[in-house]
Order: sequence, then structure tokens, then C-alpha cells
Amino acid sequence: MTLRCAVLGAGSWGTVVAKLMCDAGSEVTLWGRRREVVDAINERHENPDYLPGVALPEDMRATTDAAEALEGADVVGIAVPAQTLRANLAEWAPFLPPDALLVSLMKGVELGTTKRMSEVIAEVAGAPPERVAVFSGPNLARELAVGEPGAAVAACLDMAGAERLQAATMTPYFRTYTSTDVIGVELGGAVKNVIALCVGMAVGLGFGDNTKAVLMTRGLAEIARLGASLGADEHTFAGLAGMGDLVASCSSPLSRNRTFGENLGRGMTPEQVTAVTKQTAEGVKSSKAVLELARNHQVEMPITEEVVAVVHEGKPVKEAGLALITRSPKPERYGVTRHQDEHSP
Ligand SMILES: NC(=O)c1ccc[n+]([C@@H]2O[C@H](COP(=O)([O-])OP(=O)(O)OC[C@H]3O[C@@H](n4cnc5c(N)ncnc54)[C@H](O)[C@@H]3O)[C@@H](O)[C@H]2O)c1
Ligand SMILES: O=P(O)(O)OC[C@H](O)CO
Repeated sequence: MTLRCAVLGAGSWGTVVAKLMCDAGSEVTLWGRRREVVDAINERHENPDYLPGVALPEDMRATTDAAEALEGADVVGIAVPAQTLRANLAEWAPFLPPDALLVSLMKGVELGTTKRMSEVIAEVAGAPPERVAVFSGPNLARELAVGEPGAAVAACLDMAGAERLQAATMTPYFRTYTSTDVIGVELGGAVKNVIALCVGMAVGLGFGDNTKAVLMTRGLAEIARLGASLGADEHTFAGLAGMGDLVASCSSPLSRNRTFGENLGRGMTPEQVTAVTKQTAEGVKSSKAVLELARNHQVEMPITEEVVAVVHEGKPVKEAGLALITRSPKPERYGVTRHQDEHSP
């Protein structure tokens, strides 16, 4: 059966997911805000603003009319900035087909509510959690746009939903794995952006691979600690949506979050970096929401604390680095697994 898919948001990721879905044999309509982008996709099969030079499938349709995009959709992917999701979805809600699987393609946490994107979708769309899925993994848009091999995780509380998303996205160059750990898959993507900001700062300061590896490893421990306290399966963080995504973003100059951090490490102010950043670097705003979520659950996230201090409170990058390296001595811990020293008298 051919699946009908709608993707809402014609930025880099929405466009690439729409392409993946076309390549997987689905019938796809992409919603974009701007008429010129939509026209270029329909007429020239290119998204010149976000993926210049990438040939898009000729059968991919684009529209500025959300109702048209959503009509008869089996799967609805949403790829707008995390902080505008609530307002965007409120406008689209009347047109969502009642049986469609609603998929978050986003990697952020909402400021003010500390809600994950799937929680915002369920709330605004009035959909049960079983109808909401997330799609996440090491997915730098430009690499996938040109058909380089890749993979992601489709997570939904209802395995049938995860399998529907898997069917809509598996291509000869892309593998989708299923999971029912929505919290873990979603947090892995949202919090790795914060760690990538920190790795970028280290790169900007001129530090090498040891420092990057330390931040990625301790970053993963911090992600797993938060995830476990929110009910995620710690094993998820060893997978594509955890370690996989963290490694891709923290290693790649294509990562907007890493690049944002790198510019801070080179001496620019957050305001200056924001002014030159054209695309969405979700970790910048979401870092505050992640830290609030951690504090609400009494979870220690030292790297996130320092990222928030630099990005939002004016702390110099070098001082933040010093604060991390001079923390009090500790045994090495990962997630919330109990360690021998905790059992010792
Ligand atoms: N680009 C990637 O490699 C990638 C990969 C996986 C996940 N993501 C996630 O996908 C989400 C979207 O990121 P992106 O890379 O497509 O960003 P982008 O900056 O490339 O595109 C953002 C899109 O949202 C639109 N937009 C901006 N403000 C809006 C508003 N107020 N209302 C409606 N639309 C608005 C823009 O016009 C654009 O089409 C983010 O959460 C990001 O973390 C991105
Ligand atoms: O460019 P970034 O930092 O938003 O990262 C993009 C994707 O999330 C990588 O998986």
C-alpha cells in the first residue's frame, strides 16, 4: 500500500525527510511558508534556500496551503523550530486527519513548559500518545540529501505506529529502526544539541580530539542520567538516537549547534553568533529548557549548566571550561546504574 505523507516545514530537515519519503515510495506533499521556496520545489525540483544544488524528486509536491498538504495523510512529519511548534500546530490542528500518525522531526524542548516535542504535539492536536511518534538519529541533512547511507530510529508507544513510520522512510540508502522508547529517542536528539554547543566551544578554543571525546562521553552520561530519571530506557542512549547522533553532531562542521559553539569559542558573543546563524540551532534556546527539566528532577547536568551560563548569562567560555575541569573528584558513573562504591559501607 502506498502511504500518503505530509511534511510541514520546508527547511533543511523537512525537505530531506520529504525526499526520503518519496524515495521510500510514498506520495509526499511538503508544506512551506514561503511561496518562492514552494514554487522552486514544484518547478525546478530544488530548495535553493536550504539545499542548493540538491536534486529533489520530480514527484514531490510542495504547497503553502497546510490543509491541502494534510488531506488524506497517513503520516504527518513536523519540522519547524521547536519554539514555534505550539503556535504552528494550533493553526494546522483542524486539518489533521484523525487517524494520521503525527511525527516529530524536531530536536528541542519547549521553553516555559519543559515539554518534549511529542508532548506538545499530543497536547495541541488532542491526540493520544499512541498516535504520536518521533524520528531521530545521526541525520545531518546535507549528507542524506545527496543519498549518503544513513539510519534513524522511529519511536512510538504503539509499535504499529513505529512500523508505519519505518515503512514510510526506508530506502536503499537509509535504514529506519523501530523503538517504543519515545522519551529516550527524543531526549537523545534534544540534549545532544547542547553537548554539541559545548564541543564547538572547545574546538573554537583550539582543543583537539581528547577534549572532544571527554565532552561527548561525559555528555552522554549526562543525557542518560536525565533520560533515566524521566523514564527512558538507558540502553536507548547507546543507540542511533543517543550516541550515534551525539557523535555525528559533535564531530561534524555541518552541525549548526557545533558551529554556533565554535564561533563562541573563537571569541564572538552569543548575540554576534545569533546574527550570523541563518538556520535553526535548537540547542541555543532548548539548553535553558533542558536545564530547567534537569533541575525539576534533581538531575545534575554540569555541561548543560555551563552551556547555559555561556549562551544566556554572559559567562566567558574559558571560565566555563575551567569550571568543568576543576569539578570535585568523583568515581566515573554512567546514567543511574548503581555502582559498587554506592553499596560500600
Ligand atoms: N537540519 C538537520 O540536519 C536536522 C536533522 C534532524 C533534525 N533536525 C531538526 O529539525 C527541526 C527543523 O530544523 P531545520 O534543520 O529544518 O531548520 P531550518 O532552519 O533549516 O528550517 C526551519 C524551517 O522552519 C521555518 N520556520 C521558521 N520560523 C517559523 C515559524 N515561526 N513558523 C513556521 N515555520 C517557521 C523556516 O521557514 C524553515 O522552513 C529542528 O528541530 C532541528 O533540530 C534538523
Ligand atoms: O545541525 P544540527 O546541529 O542541528 O544537527 C543536525 C542533526 O540533528 C544531526 O543529527
